[in-house]
Amino acid sequence: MKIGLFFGSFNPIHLGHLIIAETIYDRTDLDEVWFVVSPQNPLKKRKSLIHEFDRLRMVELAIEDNFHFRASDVEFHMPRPSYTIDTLTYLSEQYPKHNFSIFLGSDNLKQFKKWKNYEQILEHYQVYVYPRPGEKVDFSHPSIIEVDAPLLDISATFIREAIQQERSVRYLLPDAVVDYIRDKKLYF
Ligand SMILES: Nc1ncnc2c1ncn2[C@@H]1O[C@H](COP(=O)(O)OP(=O)(O)OP(=O)(O)O)[C@@H](O)[C@H]1O
Ligand SMILES: O=C(O)c1ccc[n+]([C@@H]2O[C@H](COP(=O)([O-])O)[C@@H](O)[C@H]2O)c1
Repeated sequence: MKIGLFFGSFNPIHLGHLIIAETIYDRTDLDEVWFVVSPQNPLKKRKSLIHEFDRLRMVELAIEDNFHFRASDVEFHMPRPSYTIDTLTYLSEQYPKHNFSIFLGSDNLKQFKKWKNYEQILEHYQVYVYPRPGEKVDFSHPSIIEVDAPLLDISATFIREAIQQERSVRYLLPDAVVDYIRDKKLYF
């Protein structure tokens, strides 16, 4: 099986993430996309980072009608912060018959050389890069594939700020996620 791993804080998951995952899935021969919820990005320290169980639950709600998407809590059981190479190594050992690749937004590619053992990631895994407004890709490598797709000017930061200011976030997130955030009073 060919699995595309979409690592993220998903604080919260938004329609941008879903469009990226569906677009890459559609244009490749991947069998599944796994959304890997990272408890702690090594390069981001945020007060507004809500509990990983809530972020995972929102991912589950967002993808429940898509049979080729799965949510993964694998990093919940691993040391913090969440280093992608460690998770890739663990998953490759756990699932020796699967072939894993990863998805990145171009903002993350910009700082990719700061990632732990990034050369090892490029040596062993294909990296699909989705363009992001204002984040030009100037990193070329045989393992990096740039996806030619519409720019999506939507971010979790914008959504968190909108919620805090009591502005509508309808249509930026799946309805079930909007309801979950409202019911649990998240990001207020
Ligand atoms: N609109 C977007 N276009 C392209 N890539 C995106 C977009 N939104 C998120 N991504 C990518 O999805 C992955 C997970 O992103 P993340 O959960 O941090 O969302 P975010 O919107 O960037 O959050 P925040 O605003 O809190 O930094 C990262 O690789 C990120 O680059
Ligand atoms: O492995 C690293 O050194 C590393 C450095 C920065 C980010 N990452 C991972 O990249 C993913 C995207 O992070 P984020 O916060 O932009 O959603 C998330 O899974 C992080 O753990 C990983």
